[in-house]
Amino acid sequence: MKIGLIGYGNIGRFLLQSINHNHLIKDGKITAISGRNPELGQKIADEYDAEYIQEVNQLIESDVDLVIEAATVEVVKKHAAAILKSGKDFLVISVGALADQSFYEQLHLICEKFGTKLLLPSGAIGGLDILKAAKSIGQLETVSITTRKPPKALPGAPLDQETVLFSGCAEDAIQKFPQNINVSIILSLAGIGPAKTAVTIIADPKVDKNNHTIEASGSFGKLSVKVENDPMPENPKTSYLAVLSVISALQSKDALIQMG
Ligand SMILES: NC(=O)C1=CN([C@@H]2O[C@H](COP(=O)(O)OP(=O)(O)OC[C@H]3O[C@@H](n4cnc5c(N)ncnc54)[C@H](OP(=O)(O)O)[C@@H]3O)[C@@H](O)[C@H]2O)C=CC1
Ligand SMILES: O=C([O-])CC(=O)C(=O)O
Repeated sequence: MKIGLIGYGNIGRFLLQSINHNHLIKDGKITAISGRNPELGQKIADEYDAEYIQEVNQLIESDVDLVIEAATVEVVKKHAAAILKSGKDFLVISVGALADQSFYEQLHLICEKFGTKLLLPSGAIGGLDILKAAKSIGQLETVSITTRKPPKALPGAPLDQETVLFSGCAEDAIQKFPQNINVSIILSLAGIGPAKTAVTIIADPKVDKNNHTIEASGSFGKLSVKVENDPMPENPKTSYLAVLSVISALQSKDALIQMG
């Protein structure tokens, strides 16, 4: 399987190391990388025996079978439709891009028409299997996520005191914190949607992990799950589990939510 990668920041580089140097994906190799810094892109491409392709449009025209996005919500919004129409599967880590229901449905239709898959790994959280089962024929009534991170992992957080930075729905949370609360959108997609999923974001100088607590209730009973994530060494905003969930999705070429 030839893989194209958009973004060679923290997650992108970890994937290059895991896939191209440590061979963690059977028969998989990142053969092309795309990003907006050509000098760095060429250096990283050389290091990992890949081709540097500056424009995503050219990556789409290349012979890769699967494209991984490890960049931003905006990159997904801009390129997802073209990637899926080109016959390539697309694995998205900035799942916040799918908060817009009409965009999500549009991609679903493209996947059906072109026989492609949109792979959405569970990212820095878990428990999505329970939500999916709970709503299959039963009633899933409430779903919430409380995210508690060190101030340095959240923009605009005071460094010295616990502060609630956001309280509202996932739809609004991802607009305000596009780099920090993608987890609320994968949770919404598995559960009751971004307008009904409640989100609280707390900056807490007393914690050194990225904590996510998910609670849900419905005809199945109640769910409570807390994950205390170690951050990635080079980007405290991002939990290590997020990149592990990408590796896991690639290993099974599957994901908890899969369209097409
Ligand atoms: N689903 C989940 O649970 C999680 C999702 N995430 C999301 O994953 C994404 C990647 O995270 P991470 O690797 O830690 O972030 P980094 O900031 O370390 O890396 C992001 C990379 O994307 C690049 N980039 C930005 N804009 C563009 C563009 N227009 N075209 C191409 N490349 C671009 C950046 O390059 P440049 O240097 O040029 O800016 C950078 O190399 C983020 O959106 C993050 O919010 C993170 C954690 C959990
Ligand atoms: O890595 C995390 O803990 C969560 C995160 O940044 C996101 O969902 O965008």
